[in-house]
Amino acid sequence: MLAVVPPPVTVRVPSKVNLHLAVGDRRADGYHDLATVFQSLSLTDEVTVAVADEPGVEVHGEGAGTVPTGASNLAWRAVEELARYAGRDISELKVRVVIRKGIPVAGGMAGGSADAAATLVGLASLWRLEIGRDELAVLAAKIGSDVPFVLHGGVALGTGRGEQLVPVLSRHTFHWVLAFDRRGLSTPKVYAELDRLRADGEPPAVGAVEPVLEALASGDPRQLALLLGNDLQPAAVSLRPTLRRTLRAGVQAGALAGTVSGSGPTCAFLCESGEDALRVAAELAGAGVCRTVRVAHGPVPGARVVNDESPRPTPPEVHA
Ligand SMILES: C[C@@](CO)(OP(=O)(O)O)[C@H](O)COP(=O)(O)OP(=O)(O)OC[C@H]1O[C@@H](n2ccc(N)nc2=O)[C@H](O)[C@@H]1O
Ligand SMILES: Nc1ncnc2c1ncn2[C@@H]1O[C@H](COP(=O)(O)OP(=O)(O)O)[C@@H](O)[C@H]1O
Repeated sequence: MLAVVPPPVTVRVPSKVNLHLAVGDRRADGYHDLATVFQSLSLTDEVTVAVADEPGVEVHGEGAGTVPTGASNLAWRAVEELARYAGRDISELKVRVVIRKGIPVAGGMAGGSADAAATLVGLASLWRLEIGRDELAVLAAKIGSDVPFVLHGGVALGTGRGEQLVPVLSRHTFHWVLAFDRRGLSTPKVYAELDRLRADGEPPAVGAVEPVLEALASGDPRQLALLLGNDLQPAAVSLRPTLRRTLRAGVQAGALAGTVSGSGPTCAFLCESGEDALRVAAELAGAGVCRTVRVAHGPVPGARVVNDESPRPTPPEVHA
């Protein structure tokens, strides 16, 4: 008798920007305690998981050539975590993961984490596992600090390594322009650079998180713009000094404010409206300070199955 092969499952997953990122001292385990406010963005990756005789990972799209396709791909780490949970033999996994990247690689927007979160959701559906979002979040945290947030989506306050989440009330759709840099930045190197800057002096640090939460509840982008802050920004700028010019150019182009996204080097510019974001994107693209400019909005939902094959919302892209 022929076994019935389940159809492939496709999952869309958001990127993130840290609206507020307060970094504590380096802990004994090498991580830093964080207090961060994440917002998910409409710049997405899509991941399809399928039963296949040839297991592995395929990567297409934005920066695909620089992404590992072997066991170190975060999506494959997710396959292995879920297989362990389900009691499946890791050496016998007949799963193919196809990633279509829209999120820049090593860009500070949680692209690899997004693919891991999408793989957890897709494979749980493909294998018809009885597993809730809370259990998926536990597996997500084992793969990386940012994975639980992109699984969850929306807006959340992250503490611990960034993996402990509390949802945050947010009343507005916020509009962003994203400036991709020509090369990525390594997250551990940026944290290490912050440690070095702190050993040598006192790099600027963000204020309290409460006003950011109030601005999100009010839904006023002007109020939020005044409060964007990232302790990793001085470290990212120290490693990539051209980011100073990019940050200036976004504000000169009409954004309310700009910030380095997470560990960078992507710069995220908050705009008053969707129309403003398109104007700022066009002007920033002409300034020649970055590789590519995109517009995006947030918050959006976390990783979710999109098997209906509804057309993918492709954000306008402007090449610099
Ligand atoms: C900086 C942030 C801000 O949201 O995002 P990205 O810019 O990478 O997207 C995150 O903290 C990145 O999270 P993620 O990329 O999942 O990092 P992980 O894989 O867990 O850790 C990679 C390395 O980053 C450093 N790390 C990460 C998280 C943390 N709270 N403290 C750290 O010091 C450690 O050196 C760790 O070995
Ligand atoms: N699926 C994946 N997509 C992107 N990068 C991945 C993936 N799996 C592993 N990586 C590795 O993780 C590193 C960080 O990637 P990424 O998550 O995109 O950046 P960031 O941590 O800045 O948000 C990359 O340099 C890449 O080598």
